[in-house]
Amino acid sequence: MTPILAIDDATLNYGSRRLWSHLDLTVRPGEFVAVLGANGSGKTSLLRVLLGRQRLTSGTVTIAGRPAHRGSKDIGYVPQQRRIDTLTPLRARDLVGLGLDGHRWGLNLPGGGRRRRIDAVLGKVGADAYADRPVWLLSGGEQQRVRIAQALVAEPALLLCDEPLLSLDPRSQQEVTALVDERRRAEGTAVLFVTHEINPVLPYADRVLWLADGRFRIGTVDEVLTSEVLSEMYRTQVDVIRTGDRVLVAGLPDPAHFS
Ligand SMILES: Nc1ncnc2c1ncn2[C@@H]1O[C@H](COP(=O)(O)OP(=O)(O)OP(=O)(O)O)[C@@H](O)[C@H]1O
Repeated sequence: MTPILAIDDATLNYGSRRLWSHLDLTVRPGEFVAVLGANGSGKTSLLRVLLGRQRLTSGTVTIAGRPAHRGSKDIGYVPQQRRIDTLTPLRARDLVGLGLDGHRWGLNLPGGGRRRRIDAVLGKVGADAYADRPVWLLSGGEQQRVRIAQALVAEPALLLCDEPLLSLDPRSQQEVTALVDERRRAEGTAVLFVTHEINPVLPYADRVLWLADGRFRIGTVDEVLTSEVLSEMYRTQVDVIRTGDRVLVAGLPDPAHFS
């Protein structure tokens, strides 16, 4: 199967600081890749590279066979964001519409197609009940569903989610992750899912990319989430403890940010 994303021997430096180097990653349609790592390890920067907003120091990235570039129609993006608290007049359906026509209002697909597309995607993410409500009135979990709908409305082949579980309660985290999983299974959308919440993604992640101190590991959950692998990456003793279907990582230099 042709990969939707191919990262080949990629290195990213900011000045003299190396975020990661010689990164190779190929993602197939429908694959769910969790991107984990401490604060500042370069997860968002990786997404920025894929979005064409950050140049690699060396190496290449192709998306659907073409070099990464700004405004790619192949990518849906859920940026890292907290609650929408301002008194924005936007309704949920308006926010989703921005995923079709950006900030240019009023693009009409023929025959009311625009509205149908928006309604369909709102239905798919289970947000139809609050489609006409102002977004700032929605709960964190509801807002996140709407943001995902916005990222999916143009039917991208690759979905990039940056911390979509941030400040959600455990139940909403579970629901949002399941929603993304449903999409990739139904439509073959490939997913890169940046998160500090390990447990909600465990049931879904086909592979994990773990970034740490300029190093990285890619593999299945069982291959990467081991005491040996993480201890080696962080150059300190890290313990991975499995209890039932949950995993606990102890001893990380940045423990507050993983659960
Ligand atoms: N344009 C830039 N120029 C220089 N340094 C940058 C730039 N963008 C990010 N950085 C730095 O690079 C490091 C990695 O940032 P990045 O946002 O990619 O990390 P992250 O893994 O997503 O972190 P977090 O989990 O906190 O969101 C940080 O220390 C950040 O300050």
